[in-house]
Amino acid sequence: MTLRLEGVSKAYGGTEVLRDVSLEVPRGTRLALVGASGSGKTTLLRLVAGFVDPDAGVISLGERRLSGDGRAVPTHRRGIGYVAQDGALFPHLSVARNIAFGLPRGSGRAARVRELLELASLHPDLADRMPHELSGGQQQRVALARALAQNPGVILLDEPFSALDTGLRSATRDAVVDVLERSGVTAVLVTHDQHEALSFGHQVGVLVGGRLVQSGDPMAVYDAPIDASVALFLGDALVVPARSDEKGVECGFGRLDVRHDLSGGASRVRAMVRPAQLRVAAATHGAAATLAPVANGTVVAVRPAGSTADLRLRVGTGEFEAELMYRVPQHRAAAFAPGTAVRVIVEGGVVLYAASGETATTGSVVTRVAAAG
Ligand SMILES: Nc1ncnc2c1ncn2[C@@H]1O[C@H](COP(=O)(O)OP(=O)(O)OP(=O)(O)O)[C@@H](O)[C@H]1O
Repeated sequence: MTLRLEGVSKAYGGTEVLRDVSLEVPRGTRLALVGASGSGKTTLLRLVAGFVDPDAGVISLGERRLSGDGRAVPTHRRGIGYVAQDGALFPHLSVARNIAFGLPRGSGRAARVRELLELASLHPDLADRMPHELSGGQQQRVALARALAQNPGVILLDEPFSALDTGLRSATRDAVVDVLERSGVTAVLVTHDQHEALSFGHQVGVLVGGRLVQSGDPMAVYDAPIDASVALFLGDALVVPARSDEKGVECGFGRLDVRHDLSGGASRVRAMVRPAQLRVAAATHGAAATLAPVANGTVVAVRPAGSTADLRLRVGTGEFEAELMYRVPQHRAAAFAPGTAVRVIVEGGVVLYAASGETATTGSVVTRVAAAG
């Protein structure tokens, strides 16, 4: 079913935790809500689940109003499935009984449990295991199967992968997305992991200080974040000082194309570049001659890190001087000793922001960069 929030606000003890949040998750689609710790993500899920009531605004599921205008449908009548961070399985019940919990007694119960095990890609032999006999990833899939058992109108997933280690985490995430896709249920995931948020579904929403500052198609939001802080939140980015005029934009990388101009027409701007847009070669390398147009730079430092090495590069001069990190495979690092002259190009144009009113960069500082190859 379609989940809708209109103008939802919530405060605790006078402190506003969510402010005027409106969003829509169309039936059968998935929304990932991402935000820093304390931005209000869990509170939003708790409002939808009915664990707490909003101070203002309306929450509805399909045609039903769940809260707003003094109404509050109790949690157990909302038709909502909730998967918590640790799965919250009943430790004293087997997998089958966890999944069947809440299903009406009767002949169809066992068949439904088998169906849900299959849906969650869990082997039927796991049905009689106890939760502590499962891996973390399996536990999360049981929790999902349990949440799906009653055909909820929407599934809420509150950082369900955060307790899993890296390998299991991505495998479980893929399995869960697959289950959600096949069951066709509307879903909302809360996460602070950018990769998870961008790969989960049809929409990503970014919460900053209780406000939904941007939402939409994940690639569109990644491509044109509304400001530098959202850009940095969704992935590695270089944000460098730049000047914009009718001829284009100039920064430490030289004159560049503009992909999205979100500067409001300012002349002093900042240009945002994703590391994957960069190509770097030592100036003496044959390939450097094919890089055009180029910016000249210098290797300032090299930091080996296992199979890769992080190069600290300086490009541009004066007001446009910028430092950036660029990651190369370890076996290529020898060509980039400190002091080496390099050529850098930026492919695909930049996103422009006004220089004032934002905090992500000052002068030549460039943050959180990790480029591949
Ligand atoms: N029951 C409560 N009483 C008082 N303050 C609360 C309560 N629940 C949450 N808060 C506050 O509301 C703010 C948002 O909390 P919330 O848990 O929604 O954030 P979050 O984005 O989910 O954070 P995290 O990623 O750390 O889980 C925090 O400042 C938190 O301290």
